[in-house]
Amino acid sequence: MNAEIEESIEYDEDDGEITTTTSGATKTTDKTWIENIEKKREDQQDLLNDFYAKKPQYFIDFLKSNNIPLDSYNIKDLPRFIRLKSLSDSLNQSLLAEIENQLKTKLVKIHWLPGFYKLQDSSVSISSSKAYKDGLIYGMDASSGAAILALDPKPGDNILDICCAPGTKLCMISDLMNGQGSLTGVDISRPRLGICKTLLNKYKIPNIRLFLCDGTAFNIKAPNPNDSIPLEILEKGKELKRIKLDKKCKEKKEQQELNDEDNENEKDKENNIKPLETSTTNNNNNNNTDIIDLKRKQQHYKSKKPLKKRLIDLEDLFYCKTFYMRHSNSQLYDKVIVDAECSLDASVRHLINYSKMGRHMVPEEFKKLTDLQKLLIQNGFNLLKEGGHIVYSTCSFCKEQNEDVVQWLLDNNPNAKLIPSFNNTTSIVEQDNNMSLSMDQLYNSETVPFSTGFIENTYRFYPKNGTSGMFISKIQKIKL
Ligand SMILES: C[S@@+](CC[C@H](N)C(=O)[O-])C[C@H]1O[C@@H](n2cnc3c(N)ncnc32)[C@H](O)[C@@H]1O
Repeated sequence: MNAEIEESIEYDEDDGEITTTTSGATKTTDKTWIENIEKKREDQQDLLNDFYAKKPQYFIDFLKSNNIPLDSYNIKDLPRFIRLKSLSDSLNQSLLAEIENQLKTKLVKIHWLPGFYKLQDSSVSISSSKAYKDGLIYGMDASSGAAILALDPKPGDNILDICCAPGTKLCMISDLMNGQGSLTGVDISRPRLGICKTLLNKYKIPNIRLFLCDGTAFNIKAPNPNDSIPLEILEKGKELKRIKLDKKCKEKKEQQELNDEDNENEKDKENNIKPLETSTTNNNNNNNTDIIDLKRKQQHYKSKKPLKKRLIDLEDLFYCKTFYMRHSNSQLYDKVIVDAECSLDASVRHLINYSKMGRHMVPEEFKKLTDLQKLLIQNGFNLLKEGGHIVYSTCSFCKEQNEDVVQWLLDNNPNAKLIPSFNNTTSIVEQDNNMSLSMDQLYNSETVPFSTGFIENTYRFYPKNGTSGMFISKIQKIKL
């Protein structure tokens, strides 16, 4: 696979998914890849059928070696969902009917996830509808929505999203914060962050900062309530340059001021006025001198040009590995989400693409992902306030990338406590010895349709539960 293809990136506006090739992809030609990403949505269903009909041995091996129930991916069609930007409960029925009309399909309300609807006909286009163009709806999988349900954003929170691009989760978080509080997004990929910025502009997401930065080393504190937040992609290197520039400007300005001062002193000498320093250091209580001092001070301040208001406090952007140590609890984030880079094996769409590319389910190279995931979750936890919580999620069903990463965090941080992500404590999917609930029953239920993970309080959304695949966990930072 050549470098150009490794860089290639495809954003599916309809369901908010970005597909990229990664170094893990093997033995495929440029043509195969391009054909893959250009596949029409209807074709995906055929690919799905084909995939199940063939049941590749590596897929079965993957399920077995990861203790994943063999029926986990059993679905008849690839469900697609939209989220309405304004909350569904207050949504007027005629607008809903209008959106159905534009999408040319019925919308099935997801009762356990406010604002979400499943497209009855999953082959229709979302992005050609007026509602989409007007920014009233966006494509987002219900399992991604479940991760935000676990995060539980509230107005006024300072929230950090490490691994934020392309940013559909940011959109939902922001909606739930109702424009109050702040959002900070971090991602290491420039093209993905570019898409993220476009998306955030389109949906007019307020109070958000985006950082192009390695999430394992990000250490910038939460913004103050008075900070003005530009929707710019801030880059560690560039900001450092800006800081240096800023320092240079400051030095130049100070030098200029010193020169001005010298010139003024010269003028003062000419006018027989004592320089400021002399008058303040001597103990002469002469009233005249005081008045002259006052005049000098007034002149001095008048001559100062007002400083151009900076968009953001550059001091805040200074990069240093131990920066977070210097943050007080109030400067840390109320809630953090780490939607980590992973092998994507939980997503049927990705599996289909992998399969067509001749790529194995979890190549050896993906093992190094777990190291990255541990660093990401640890850094997210470091930046979390005491009493706050972090949501760790992936689109993988590999235990090493999920429960093992969470357990590693718990083992290394005595102040980390795994807590329930959702109100329902038992899985309706697994109740009654896997009683076969229909998809309609799952969507209609108020109960979140998870399967239990391999350790208590971890959650798996298998495709058979009616969503795309996802692992979700929620960890609180407790006071020791
Ligand atoms: C699963 S995607 C995130 C999806 C995103 N949360 C959303 O809802 O749109 C994982 C992201 O992690 C980013 N990533 C990978 N390594 C990273 C790192 N070291 N630091 C920050 N982001 C990283 C990738 O560029 C990718 O955008």
